[in-house]
Amino acid sequence: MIAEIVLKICINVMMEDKKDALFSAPIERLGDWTFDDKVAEVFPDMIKRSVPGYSNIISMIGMLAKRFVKANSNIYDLGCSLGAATLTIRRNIDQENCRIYAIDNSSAMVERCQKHINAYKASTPVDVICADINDLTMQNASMIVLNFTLQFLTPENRQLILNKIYQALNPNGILVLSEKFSFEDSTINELLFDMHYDFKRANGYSELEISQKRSMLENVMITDSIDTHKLRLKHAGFEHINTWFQCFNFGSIIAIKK
Ligand SMILES: C[S@@+](CC[C@H](N)C(=O)[O-])C[C@H]1O[C@@H](n2cnc3c(N)ncnc32)[C@H](O)[C@@H]1O
Ligand SMILES: O=C(O)C(=O)C[C@]1(C(=O)O)C=C[C@@H](O)C=C1
Repeated sequence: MIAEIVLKICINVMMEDKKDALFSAPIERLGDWTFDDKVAEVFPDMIKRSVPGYSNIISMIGMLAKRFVKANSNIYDLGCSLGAATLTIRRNIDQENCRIYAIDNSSAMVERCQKHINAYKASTPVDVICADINDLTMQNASMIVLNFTLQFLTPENRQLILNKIYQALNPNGILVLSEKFSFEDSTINELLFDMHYDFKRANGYSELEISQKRSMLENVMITDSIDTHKLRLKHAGFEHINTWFQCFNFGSIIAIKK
């Protein structure tokens, strides 16, 4: 119990939230969004203030790990950023002979992620790898996490990686797929996107910050509907698929292999 509290304090200190003010002043030429050093530096604050339910999803990935991770298997955290999902998985599992692979193609993220992982001792080894998840070979997996990562892949690569994930999972293995969603019903779409902007305003972001970030993300983050995600997962082979969390236009789907 005491060890757990100390661990939580350490994690908060390590993941100390430097305030995101990256887009608070006008930027003359807004380029496309990248996960560069500046973004990596403020990422814990940015993602918590930008994604409704992010902290809940991270905690609950830990709960899912406790239930689904099996001894002698691999866990993959695809697009791991600073390793929040990896850390919660590692804290929640005690099965023998498991290995977590935390993969991201941003060197700024991977360098920081490795430091966070090194900061705590735990029995499950973690390999932090700087790589494109499209090029990855995965195998013998009991759990795979795509926590707000698939939306940054090209639409063509989305089906390909889900196919690979299904093949890499063992029977009763789980994929956790969290995404920003779009909605076919335009009234609902507008409402939930507006509610998300209200959420950002309530978390201290200005109209300028919201609009500059939105235009930077426009070409690189393409959202799909929940139905499109479910269809892709079905196409990949998943037998059990359901949304388990949603807040406005953000949410998470679980897909389980029979
Ligand atoms: C929104 S962040 C993910 C947040 C993280 N999963 C978490 O739970 O805190 C998206 C991440 O995906 C990474 N990414 C995007 N495309 C990628 C690719 N093709 N291969 C590897 N990583 C990728 C980005 O560098 C970024 O760190
Ligand atoms: O749509 C937004 O405003 C977002 O900030 C979304 C989002 C995401 O879902 O990944 C985009 C980039 C940042 O990594 C954090 C959050």
